[in-house]
Amino acid sequence: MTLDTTAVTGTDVVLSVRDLSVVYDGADPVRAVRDVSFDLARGEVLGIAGESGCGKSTLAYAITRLLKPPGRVASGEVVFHPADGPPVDLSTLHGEPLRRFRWNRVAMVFQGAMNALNPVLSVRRQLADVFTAHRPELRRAEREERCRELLDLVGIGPERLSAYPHELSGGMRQRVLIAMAMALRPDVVVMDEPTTALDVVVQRDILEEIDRLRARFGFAVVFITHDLSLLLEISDRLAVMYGGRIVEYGRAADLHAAPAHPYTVGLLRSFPRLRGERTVLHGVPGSPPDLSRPLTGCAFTARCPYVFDACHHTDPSLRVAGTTRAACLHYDPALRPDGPPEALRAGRFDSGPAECAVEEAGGDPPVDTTGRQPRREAAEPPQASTDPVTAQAESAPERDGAAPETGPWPPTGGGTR
Ligand SMILES: Nc1ncnc2c1ncn2[C@@H]1O[C@H](COP(=O)(O)OP(=O)(O)OP(=O)(O)O)[C@@H](O)[C@H]1O
Repeated sequence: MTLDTTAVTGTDVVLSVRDLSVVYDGADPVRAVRDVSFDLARGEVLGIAGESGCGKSTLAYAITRLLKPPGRVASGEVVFHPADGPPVDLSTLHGEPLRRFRWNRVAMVFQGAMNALNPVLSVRRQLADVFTAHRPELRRAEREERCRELLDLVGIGPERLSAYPHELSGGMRQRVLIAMAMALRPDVVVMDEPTTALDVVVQRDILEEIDRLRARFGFAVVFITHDLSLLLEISDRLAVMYGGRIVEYGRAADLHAAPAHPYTVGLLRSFPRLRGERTVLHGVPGSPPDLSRPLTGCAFTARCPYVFDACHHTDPSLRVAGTTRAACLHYDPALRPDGPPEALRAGRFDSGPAECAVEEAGGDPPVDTTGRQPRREAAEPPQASTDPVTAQAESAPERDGAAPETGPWPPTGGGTR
């Protein structure tokens, strides 16, 4: 069990996740999420960062109850705290109550709008379906009015209501998905790589749109991406995942100014700075662990320049590490009475990595700095569903059970910033 150091104190919590573990069953079960705990405060943006295969999407599917076999929640709980009623343990919801919960309370925006939208239904029909499924009392004219309002919210003109997804740009499709997520005024919106496939200008517009909507409606956001620099900009707090666990957690500003975990240090120097001087970017040499193999000790051992004996046999829990919380034995006073090494404290990651790009603030996006690996496309086109929430989830990229891709890190492809 992890230390409960990710709890938000003195704040109004809307979602609490405790010791959540998810396994994909199979000949070699994959422990994709391991003992994850965090609180989401009402109205905040919690960023979840980490390279491909570290369990981000699995966590998103688990907290929205969209995980499908062979994935299953092996232990832990996710509790929703409505502003106006008793807490709801999500594992107790099934059937109609679960269907109602989704999108009324927690909505999802998945990556890859072309997969998530139904290609054979117009935008009008897909937006209206949300209301038909969840607000059946609305009359046809009221539904039409709500659909127009929704598109207007995300800056799309009403003439697009009759369009089909292939007639819209990638940015517009993603806006339609965001509009759908807003439809029932949820308390929480989980966004899994919502802007990854978009060019940098469209990405920025959409992030601004999300922020504007959040300020207006007050929902909390769990924003998942491999792109740490983007998260530093938009998040109130950040959780960095590695090997299925949260390895660092704290306020985004603290994590930026004084990262504690060696992986966060490595990750930070892999991304271009948003503003300021040109910087030389480095990768973190090595590959993430194979989560279908038993892990003894810290999952980052093989790539960590600060590894010491205990790391090979003790899997660290989150503990206070300066201004953040880090799952690193260097912050265990019993093992390291003098604290972490000076180089780690100074934010260095000295293991002779290769340079991979130089970036100038405000200049062109750099090449290959993101750690993103290509996502598997859904094998089948999405099917129409009576519940658009389920339809979107079902048409989200399939999880294929393949072992994580390995290779030098960051790998090539997908960088947008
Ligand atoms: N359906 C599945 N069956 C078996 N293993 C799976 C399945 N889906 C994902 N996994 C494994 O679970 C682990 C976590 O994957 P997940 O997709 O959650 O990571 P991620 O951080 O979101 O990566 P990405 O950014 O590439 O989506 C990986 O080892 C992956 O191979």
